[in-house]
Amino acid sequence: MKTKIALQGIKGSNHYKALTELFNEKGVDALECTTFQRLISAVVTGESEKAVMAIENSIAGSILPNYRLILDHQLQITAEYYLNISHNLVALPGQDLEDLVEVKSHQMALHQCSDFFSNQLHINLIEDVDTALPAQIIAQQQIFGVGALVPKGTAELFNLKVIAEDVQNNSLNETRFVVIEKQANTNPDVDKTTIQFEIAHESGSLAKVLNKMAEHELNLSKIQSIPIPNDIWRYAFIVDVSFSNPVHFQKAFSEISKISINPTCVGQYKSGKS
Ligand SMILES: O=C(O)C(=O)C[C@]1(C(=O)O)C=C[C@@H](O)C=C1
Repeated sequence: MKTKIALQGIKGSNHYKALTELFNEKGVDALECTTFQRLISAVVTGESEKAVMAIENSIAGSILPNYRLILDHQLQITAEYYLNISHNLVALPGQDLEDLVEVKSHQMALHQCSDFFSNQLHINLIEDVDTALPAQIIAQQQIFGVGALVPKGTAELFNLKVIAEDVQNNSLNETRFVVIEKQANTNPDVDKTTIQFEIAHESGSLAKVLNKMAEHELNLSKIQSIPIPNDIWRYAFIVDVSFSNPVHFQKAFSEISKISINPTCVGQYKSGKS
């Protein structure tokens, strides 16, 4: 039986690429969702067993609403995957850059290509649900004057022309995807974890938590603050740490739990390769 996995976007999107590189495509029944909220609901209701969701990009930064969705629904990160992202500007054949008046793509993709478009003031940038859907619609409805920003290979999928290749601000462009599930990863072969905690509004309280991590040899790779919606101007912290021995993490987490508020383990997993 195939595993049902939710993704944001359709075949030809970066999410689809990440999904097929993480899992064997033949064993997967992909549930294409138009929003991240829909993807999370699919996991919460059991409609899909897992979801693949972008969480941050090396140029455009963290997708904070996605952290909030994971936390609010008490879901777990069970894997991570770094995907190299390149964006090609595509449109119906027979057109060049000067023929385009609009380019449609995912908000994060448009951010990643801001330098290129700052020199193309005749083009209006329009946010869409993902990178592939506007390309599919342009092809199906034969829409001239409108382009899409898509991953490599997607132009061929929809018989579109590549007008400009690799238009992202930096050639080193990666998106970190996470796999989301209801249950925590029970595989003992883990070396990374994501935790969330709040702290008292007192001098040194964050430093005390970070010191505990250092004492137990945890290697911090990311710290992200995120607003607490019903507590105005207060923040929770989301921290990614890697470790060589899970016991180090367990000891650190138990000590951090005593000096922080609402400490939660948001997932344990094997660190992905960037
Ligand atoms: O639209 C896509 O292709 C997606 O998979 C979405 C998404 C994102 O959510 O960040 C994924 C990777 C890229 O960073 C740009 C867009």
